[in-house]
Amino acid sequence: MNGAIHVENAVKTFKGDIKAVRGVSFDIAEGEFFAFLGPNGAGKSTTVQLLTTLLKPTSGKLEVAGYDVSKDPEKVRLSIGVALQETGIDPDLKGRELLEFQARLFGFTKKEAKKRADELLELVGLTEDADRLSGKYSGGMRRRLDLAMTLVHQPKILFLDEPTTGLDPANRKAIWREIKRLNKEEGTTIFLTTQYLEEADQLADRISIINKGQIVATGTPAELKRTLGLDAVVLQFDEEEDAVKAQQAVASPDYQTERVKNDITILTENGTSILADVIRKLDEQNLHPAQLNVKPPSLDDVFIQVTNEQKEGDSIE
Ligand SMILES: Nc1ncnc2c1ncn2[C@@H]1O[C@H](COP(=O)(O)OP(=O)(O)OP(=O)(O)O)[C@@H](O)[C@H]1O
Repeated sequence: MNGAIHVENAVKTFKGDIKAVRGVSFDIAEGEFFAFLGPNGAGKSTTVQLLTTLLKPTSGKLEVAGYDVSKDPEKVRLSIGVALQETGIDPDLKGRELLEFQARLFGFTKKEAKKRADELLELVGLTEDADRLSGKYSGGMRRRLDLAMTLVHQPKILFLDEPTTGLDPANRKAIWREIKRLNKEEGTTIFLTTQYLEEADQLADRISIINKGQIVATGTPAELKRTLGLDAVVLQFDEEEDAVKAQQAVASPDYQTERVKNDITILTENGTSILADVIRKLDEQNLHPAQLNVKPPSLDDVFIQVTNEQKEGDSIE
């Protein structure tokens, strides 16, 4: 058993010819932290469900931990931990009971199950609340319990489908710390889907962006920002009239300028390299911005660019 994932031309078509996943291919190495980003309805959850054997692919080859999801679904299930968007926690059981029950399902003896439950409660910071009914837990506590449940059998690969949606910043950071630790210290391969770009930026070794069932960009967060994002040079004027004149003064075929009221934004590959020229042009017209900033691209810019502009079938690798 290994902790890698191999996907080749995966297709999932639902009844009514709904093409949720349209020929997706990617490889995830053992121990890698991989994030899958995409707007609503892009095909993230469907891909997770294919990889976790909850759905059957229409076509394509999907291997998880060295096992084919169609031929060896049982072996795949034993190799993975899955935390889906909806937690399936029974509200009438206590946190500790749920973990012990889960451990028994995986073949632990009563004594082993108790020990494992204690370890996991400690790990996710729920020791003090272990004997409360899980139905009375807060959203953040339920997510932590759900994460602990997925870890009972020490899976090599962890699938986390939007694990922090709806959590407050403190709880979100607590989950981040835990999954980061699992990845770094235990070498667990992580497949994370998220709508929070900051989450992917902070945690992932590599990101794929999916849009309309197809992967439109793949790379490390830094690579994506470097190759797809543009610097923004922002000039702010006290008077709108000056901003109008400034936009004409700095106009160039080399870059794009936009004006919103008193602010001009210049989008360019390398903001600092055009600064001297921009200031000289403004000086010649006796125009002086109140503020001038160069902003490097963010993952948000990349995301918006590839999900809005990427034509179907194009792929940036
Ligand atoms: N069981 C199903 N039957 C029919 N269509 C489905 C089914 N599940 C998903 N779809 C459709 O497949 C497409 C992809 O959905 P999916 O849930 O994979 O997107 P997602 O990227 O996870 O979105 P979100 O961020 O909103 O969770 C959508 O058009 C969705 O309506």
